Formats: sequence, structure tokens, C-alpha cells
Amino acid sequence: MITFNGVTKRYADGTVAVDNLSLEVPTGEITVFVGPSGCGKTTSLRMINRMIDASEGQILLDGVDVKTIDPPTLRRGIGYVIQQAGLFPHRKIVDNVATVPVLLGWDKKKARDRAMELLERVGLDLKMADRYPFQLSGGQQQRVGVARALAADPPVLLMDEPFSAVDPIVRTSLQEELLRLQAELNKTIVFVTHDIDEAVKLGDRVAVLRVGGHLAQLDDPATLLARPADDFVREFLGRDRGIRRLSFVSDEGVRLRTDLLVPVSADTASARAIGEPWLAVVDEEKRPLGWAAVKDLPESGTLADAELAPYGTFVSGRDSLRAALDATLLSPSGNAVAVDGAGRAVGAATREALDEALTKVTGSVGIAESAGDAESDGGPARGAGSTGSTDGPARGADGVAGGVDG
Ligand SMILES: Nc1ncnc2c1ncn2[C@@H]1O[C@H](COP(=O)(O)OP(=O)(O)OP(=O)(O)O)[C@@H](O)[C@H]1O
Repeated sequence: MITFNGVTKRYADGTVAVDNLSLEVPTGEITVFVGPSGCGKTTSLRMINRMIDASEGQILLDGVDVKTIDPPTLRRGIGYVIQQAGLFPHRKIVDNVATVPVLLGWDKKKARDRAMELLERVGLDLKMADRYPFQLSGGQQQRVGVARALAADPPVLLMDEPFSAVDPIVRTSLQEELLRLQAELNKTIVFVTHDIDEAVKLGDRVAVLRVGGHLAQLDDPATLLARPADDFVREFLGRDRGIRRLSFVSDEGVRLRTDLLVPVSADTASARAIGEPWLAVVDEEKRPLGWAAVKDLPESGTLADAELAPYGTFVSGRDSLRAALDATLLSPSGNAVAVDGAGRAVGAATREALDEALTKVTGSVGIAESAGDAESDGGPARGAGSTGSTDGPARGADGVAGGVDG
């Protein structure tokens, strides 16, 4: 655990970059520092490994004041990743990663083996190992930066805007890689970003800082999105906060209908007899094929003769309500297909079912307000925890509605 106890940083010119900051960074979790440019994120981060010393207050690492630990010893237990990776340009990738183990006196072979293992772990082709940094893309260099920071297996990792300089697609894959690694490694991570979407995706807890180095709010992402502490935080979170909040609500509250799933071998007359405007057609293994509009079904034959419209899917019990809602928007039927982990249909979620689930999340507030700013008139949206998944399966699940096919 890292503890900030009334920490202030005043630079020589009098600038107060961090003002009386007190917070805890729990062991084994990702805590994100987020806020506008100049709010003191980097200064706060660098005071942990004493690249900058605090003017007042204390930073404790597992109860020990970092000021009492000499900087080289302190930094051996703290990995550090920065924007642009900061690799040594004249060293091969493998040697970049092996740097700290070699400094720690590991023999060369052991350090190289460890470096190769880490390169693989962060998703890099081992062919890259003998290249130099300039021969790698920006995203690949960032992966090397993460591998290098992990080389000596430090319990703490400081990451300062590590993914800011790469394009959005690479950035998303680096974020996912970090979450995957963290699920295995359980490091204590402090991650600095100015991007609120990145913050709520990666953070177990998110500290929002305002200029002057004041802590505006520290909460888990779902709570932050549901109940911003003040106007500054609300504005910083942005206008689509209500929708983004649904990424942290499990889809488990969505009522599923199995009567809308119809095998492709069914004849059109029996399909019509179900009395519904849209039916989800599935193959022999229950994999969805598409939605059939009942009014357009041929007079005779089976559903194999029907023209099928696109469909969206979400994984039942694993995805977020946002993913379920997204899946309904991907089909002209207005309904979504719920699938299991193997992609087999387990039911259909209609718009009405989504509406019911959304109403539960927002209490008495309707869908329209859930996407907007329901809190401004008082009552923060209730029930955030009731269907609740601050730590549940819906974490980071936004936009993962399944394929649009057919
Ligand atoms: N060496 C320094 N001397 C004087 N002022 C400094 C120094 N380093 C940073 N500052 C000031 O301290 C404040 C906080 O800077 P810091 O880099 O911690 O902010 P940040 O939130 O990380 O910003 P950004 O997102 O733009 O990187 C800013 O006003 C900055 O100008």
C-alpha cells in the first residue's frame, strides 16, 4: 500500500503543484490519477519513487516513509513506464528489458531468459528481441517499456501516460494487455492519464485531481460516473457519463426470452404462429444466424428460405448493460441475441427488456435521463450497486457486443 499523508510539492519558483494530498493506493490494485494538464499528476507520481521530493507531508510505502529509503534501493522495487517508452536507443530490445536484472547482478543468461519470457508475456514476437528500438513501432516500443519495468518483478509499477503517444487502436490493445497482465501479476499500479475513458477502463479506483494539485474525488469508476462529487468532476467526466456508466452494470438484470429463438429448420407457418414480429433464427448448434421479419416470410418452406437481418450479441452474465444495449442497436429488429461463452444463443433481449433493466438501474429516472445528467436535480442515480458490478463481470466491457453478421 502507498499512502500519501498531507503531501505538498512547492517548486523553487513557488508553484504549488500538489497541495496537501492525502490518499491511499491499495496493494494489488490499479489506482489512476486523472485530471487536466498541469493538475500535478506527474509530480504526484514521481514523488513516490523520489524522482521529486515532497516539500511537506509523507509518502509511505507499506508503512515506511520513502524519504528514509535511498533512491536507488527504493527504485529497485518500483517499475517505471513513461510515454514514448524511453528505451535505450543503442541497446537491443532484449538488453533493454534485461537492464535492471543485470544491474541487480543477475548473471547474463538468467537476465536474458527473463527478458525473453517478459517479451512474450507482453505480446511481442520474439523476433523483435534482437532489434533496436528504432526498428519497432510506437506500440511495440511501449510493450517493451512495460516488459522492462516488470523485469525485476517489482511489487509497484508507476505508469506515466504510457499509452498516450500511440493511435487509438494500439492504445486499446495495450490497455487490454495491461488488464490481462495485471490479472496474473496483481501489482500495485499507479497510472497517470489525462484521458477519463482510459481512467475508468483501467482503474480499480480513480483519483480525479484539479489544477493546484487538489484531490477532487477518489472512487471506483462506477461510483465516480454515478455520483460525481461536484461540478468540476461532472464536467471532467463529460456529457455521455450516463451511457458510460452502463459499462459497469452487469447485464444480469436483462430478462431473456427463449420463445423468440427458432431453429432454421422450422417451417414458416409454425414461425408465423408464434405471433411475434421478429424471430432470432439459430442453427443446429444454436448459433445465431440473423433476425427474420415475420411479415416478410415466404408462404411455405422453412426459415432457411427467409431473408435474415443483421444481429448483435452480448455474452449473458458476462457483458455489461451497455454491451446489451449496443447489441439491440445493431439490428433492425431492435432486439439483441444473448449468447453463452461459446457463442450459442441462450435467449433474446427485447428493447422492452432493456428498458426494464435500465429503469432498475436508474431508479425512478427513465432512459432519457440515464444518458444525461440526472444528478443535477438532486438524487444521484440510485441502484448503481443493486445490479451492481463495480468489481464484477462487466468491468471494461464497453463496446464488446458481439459480431454483426448475416
Ligand atoms: N520543475 C518545475 N518547476 C516549476 N514548476 C513546475 C515544475 N514541474 C512542474 N511544474 C508545474 O507544476 C504543475 C504540475 O505539473 P505536473 O507536470 O505535475 O502536471 P500534470 O498534471 O502531470 O500535467 P500534464 O498532464 O500536462 O503532464 C504545473 O503547473 C507545472 O507547470
